[in-house]
Amino acid sequence: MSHSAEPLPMIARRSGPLKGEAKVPGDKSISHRALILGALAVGETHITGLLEGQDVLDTAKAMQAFGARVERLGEGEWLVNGVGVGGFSEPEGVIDCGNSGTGVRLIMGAMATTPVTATFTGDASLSRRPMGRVTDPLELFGCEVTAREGKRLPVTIKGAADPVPVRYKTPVASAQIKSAVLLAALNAPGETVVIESEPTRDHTERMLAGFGATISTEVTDEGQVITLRGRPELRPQPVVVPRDPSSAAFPVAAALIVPGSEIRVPGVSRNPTRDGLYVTLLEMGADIRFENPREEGGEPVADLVVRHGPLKGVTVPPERAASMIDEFPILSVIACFAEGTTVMQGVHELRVKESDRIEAMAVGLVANGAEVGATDDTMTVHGKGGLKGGAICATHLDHRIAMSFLVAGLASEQPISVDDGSPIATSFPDFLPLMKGLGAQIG
Ligand SMILES: O=C(O)C1=C[C@@H](OP(=O)(O)O)[C@@H](O)[C@H](O)C1
Ligand SMILES: C=C(OP(=O)(O)O)C(=O)O
Repeated sequence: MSHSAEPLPMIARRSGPLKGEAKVPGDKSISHRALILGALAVGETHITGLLEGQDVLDTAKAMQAFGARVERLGEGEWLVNGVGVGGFSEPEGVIDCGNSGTGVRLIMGAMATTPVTATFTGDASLSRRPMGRVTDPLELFGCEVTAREGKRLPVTIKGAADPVPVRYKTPVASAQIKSAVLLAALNAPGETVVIESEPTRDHTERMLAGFGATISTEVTDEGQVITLRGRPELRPQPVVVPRDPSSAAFPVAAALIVPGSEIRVPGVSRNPTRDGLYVTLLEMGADIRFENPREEGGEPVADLVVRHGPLKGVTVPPERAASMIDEFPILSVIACFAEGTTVMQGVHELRVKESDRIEAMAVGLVANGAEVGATDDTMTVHGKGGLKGGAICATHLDHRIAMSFLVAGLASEQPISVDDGSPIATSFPDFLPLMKGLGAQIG
């Protein structure tokens, strides 16, 4: 649903030690994929631990519009009755993906090789984001695309009646581009190949293999070469969604910067393609233990035990960017509470997320007394072991910007406010009660 509610201002104040268990929600990337692959499988896919954030609910609604039966059985427990590869029917209305880049881009891929026509819209933030990165490779399969100027939403796609397979090298490191191409390839004959020079999150490949598709990944001089054989019959699999490492980052950061804190975050995905923040935090000297490592639903998970302690600035190399792309806003906050300079390299993609995240964080942190530098592709924070606070920050319809500044306010001298915390519901609907449960002064 597009965002139309009134802005919801929120404030966070310096808090005492945070203690307890933080059960963060299910992984957003895996939740979208479970609904989409469930809709493309023949029969019933049972999902547990699904994130019930607005982004994912919008994808569930879209799958219904394309003809799948999607049913909520209980908290995080969903059943999808799929129509099979190539079985999507033409939706009656416009597909509104709200705030979700993943939702809109993956669904465009999933329908582009089926002979139906669909129009996609989103909220003001999503309507600013580039769609050509996905519609360009989808056109190679034979679909027809019309878009607003600059290849923005609304976008209408007339799916290819006679699709052809594709060989495509992604121009930027993006799991959304890779996944859109792979989902389109499902209903193209023969083999489609996607090449990515930097590896990105691999949930689509893992889940496709789990649903019975023939898919392989080879590491070559060109990068990762992913090959998918088209027209499989996807077989429903139970999907157990692990807790989201990108959402876990917020209580983890809060525990690292609020003196005296010690929290436990159970069952968090430790997929290596998502682990960059945790690698970086260990380099900064963070006290994080990974307990009970195990496999759940085909993904490695562990329980995180996090304690407050001194942190030092580090340089995050560009080749790590993709594995922590959504965590740079909260890392820039943690970096303010470290001693020394943190340099984040290769982060240009942050400029085309729900907001320009380099600009949004730099402006808000400087207003709260931090020393921050930015170029097109880097962000630098000169950490002073603390933050003054006292300012109101603009969130620009961006959940991660809202949560980052609120976490900063828990450890700064003066409170920090955000102009609108409502976007938090897209990925972490229980953020406020969860943080309050740990002892955070937030509301
Ligand atoms: O594939 C996914 O689920 C996602 C991929 C990333 O986007 P890009 O593919 O644009 O890097 C990430 O920022 C987004 O939150 C989720
Ligand atoms: C970038 C994000 O999501 P999306 O691209 O799906 O809107 C995010 O969740 O940080």
